[in-house]
Amino acid sequence: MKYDDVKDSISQVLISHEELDSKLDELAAQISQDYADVDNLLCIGVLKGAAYTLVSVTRRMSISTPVDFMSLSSYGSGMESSHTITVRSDLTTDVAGKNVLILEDIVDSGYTLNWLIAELKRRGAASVKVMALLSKPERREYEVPIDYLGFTIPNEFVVGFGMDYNDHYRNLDFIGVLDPKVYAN
Ligand SMILES: O=P(O)(O)OC[C@H]1O[C@H](OP(=O)(O)OP(=O)(O)O)[C@H](O)[C@@H]1O
Ligand SMILES: Nc1nc2[nH]cnc2c(=O)[nH]1
Repeated sequence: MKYDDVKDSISQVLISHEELDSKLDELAAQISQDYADVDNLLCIGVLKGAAYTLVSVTRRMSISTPVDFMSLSSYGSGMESSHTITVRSDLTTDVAGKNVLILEDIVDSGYTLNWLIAELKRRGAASVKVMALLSKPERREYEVPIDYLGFTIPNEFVVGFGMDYNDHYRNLDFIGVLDPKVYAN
C-alpha cells in the first residue's frame, strides 16, 4: 500500500511521533529505575503488535534484560476479539522464578492480558508486571493491573506503532484513528 493511501485512511493523528518518543523515554527510565536491583528480569512481548513497543522501550532502558516473544491470537485479521486465545508460538524461556514484565501495545477488553498474566503465574513466574503503551478503559471487560501506562485513549480503533488493520499500518511512526470508511460495509 502506498504511503499516501495510508495517510488518507487516517482520520486523526491521536499521538504524534514526538509524543511517543518522549513517553517511551519516560517509561524506560521508570522501568530501569524500578528494576535496577531486581534479579531475573524477563521482558515479554505479545506478537505481532507489541514487538514495536518492546523493542522501543528495552532499547531505551539503562539496564540489560533478556527478551522473549509469544504469539497469541484473539483478534484474527479483523477488529473484534474472538475472546478465545490460541497460542500460535510459545516463549522459548522457562519463566519459573523470573520477574516478568509484559510489554503490550494496547489493552482493550483486557482479555489477552488477563489470560497471559494467569498463564505466566501458572508457569511459576516470581512476579508479573505490565507496561501498556495504550489503554482503552471504555472497552474494558476484564480488570487488569497496568503498572506502567503510556496513554489512555478514547474508544476508537487505532493503528500505527505496531497496531494493525488487516496486517497493514503497523509500521506507521504515529498512532492514528482509522477512518471508518476503511472498514465500512
Ligand atoms: O485487551 P484485548 O481486547 O485482549 O486486546 C489487546 C490485544 O489486541 C492486540 O493484539 P491482536 O490480537 O490484534 O494481535 P496482533 O498484535 O498480532 O495485531 C494487542 O496487541 C493486544 O495483544
Ligand atoms: N489495531 C488495533 N488493534 C486493537 N486491538 C485491540 N484494540 C485495538 C485497536 O484499537 N486497534
